[in-house]
Amino acid sequence: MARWCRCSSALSVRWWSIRRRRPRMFSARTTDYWREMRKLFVVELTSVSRVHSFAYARAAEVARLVDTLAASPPGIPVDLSCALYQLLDGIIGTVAFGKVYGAAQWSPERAVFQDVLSELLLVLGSFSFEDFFPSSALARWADALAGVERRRRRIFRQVDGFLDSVIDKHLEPERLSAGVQEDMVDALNTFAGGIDTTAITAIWIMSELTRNPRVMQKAQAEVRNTVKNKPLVDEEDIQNLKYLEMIIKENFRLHPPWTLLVPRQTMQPCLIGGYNVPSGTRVFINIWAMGRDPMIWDNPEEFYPERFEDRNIDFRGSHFELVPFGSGRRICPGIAMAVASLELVVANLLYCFD
Ligand code: HEM
Repeated sequence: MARWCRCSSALSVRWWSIRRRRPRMFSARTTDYWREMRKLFVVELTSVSRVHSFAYARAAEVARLVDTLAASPPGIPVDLSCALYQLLDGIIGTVAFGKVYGAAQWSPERAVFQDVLSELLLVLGSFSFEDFFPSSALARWADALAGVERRRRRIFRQVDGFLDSVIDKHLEPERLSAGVQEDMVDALNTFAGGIDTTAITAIWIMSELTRNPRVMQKAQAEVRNTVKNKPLVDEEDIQNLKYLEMIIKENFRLHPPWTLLVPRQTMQPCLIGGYNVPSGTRVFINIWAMGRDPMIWDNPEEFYPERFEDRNIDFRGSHFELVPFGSGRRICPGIAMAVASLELVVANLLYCFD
């Protein structure tokens, strides 16, 4: 349990769980363990060929979404947030757990897991005394009194239970003998951080487009002029959609899903902006505020993708004014996967629907 308290990254829960099941796979030292985990994850997720090899999952889920929306009766509102959440759950779930994730016999576990995930992210984003006073017994006591500790334990057990069933399903003899294509569980069982973040981003993009008709029309014109005589936009078309790329950047500026990034702790004393920061200090980076800082951005509250036309700013960690995926050694390894999914789904929604 101490591990959970010290590192509030959603993913650490999962990794802890795997470690318990496979104790000999990792070194006893936490840093070695994290380094190994990250290496595995990066190899499995970020290489261009790996992301490309999962194009089938993205294409299948986007086609399913378009069919579902097209089949809904005209004039009746649809819950796009729910549909986008399911889409991302389907994509990342298939990538992580294989095609079995979409199978009907998994529906009950998936439904429960989605609820647990939402609660997990709520807990991560909510106030905890221990975040502000990491080594204080009093803070732990206050958290216990406020019920934070109990809630964490419950979520932890539920997530653990879900992962146990995932691992068990992967160890089923029929699956092994059927020569099923290897997925990420076979290398590493961690993915949930990717579903919510990507779904929330897709939902924000569609919300911003809806409330900015000018941007919506321009984006729609771009995709419809670029892609012609095809039922759906495919991944090869995406590289020509420059305005869509700017929309995604603009959205990350205003609506980064991890508003304070993931908490980190200083390993040695350092001096930042004239302040002495002792070692062991818990550090939050408020990228939500940075994205709205008038010293950095003109009219920061306005959703204006064109601001990126003449500014060579990317979100992959080298331009510190826009770091929705973090930066440096612990930058999110899921960037390529997230961006590929976002671009494909938004382009198809713009192409297929008004
Ligand atoms: C819009 C989508 C996403 C956003 C904004 C996002 C953002 C982040 C951020 C801010 C971090 C912490 C980086 C730091 O501390 O410097 C992180 C870590 C991580 N993300 Fe993502 N992420 C997204 C999608 C994904 C996806 C799709 C996956 C995988 C399927 C993923 C897997 C991970 C993992 C494994 C880590 C932990 C890395 C480590 O601690 O070394 N993320 N993400």
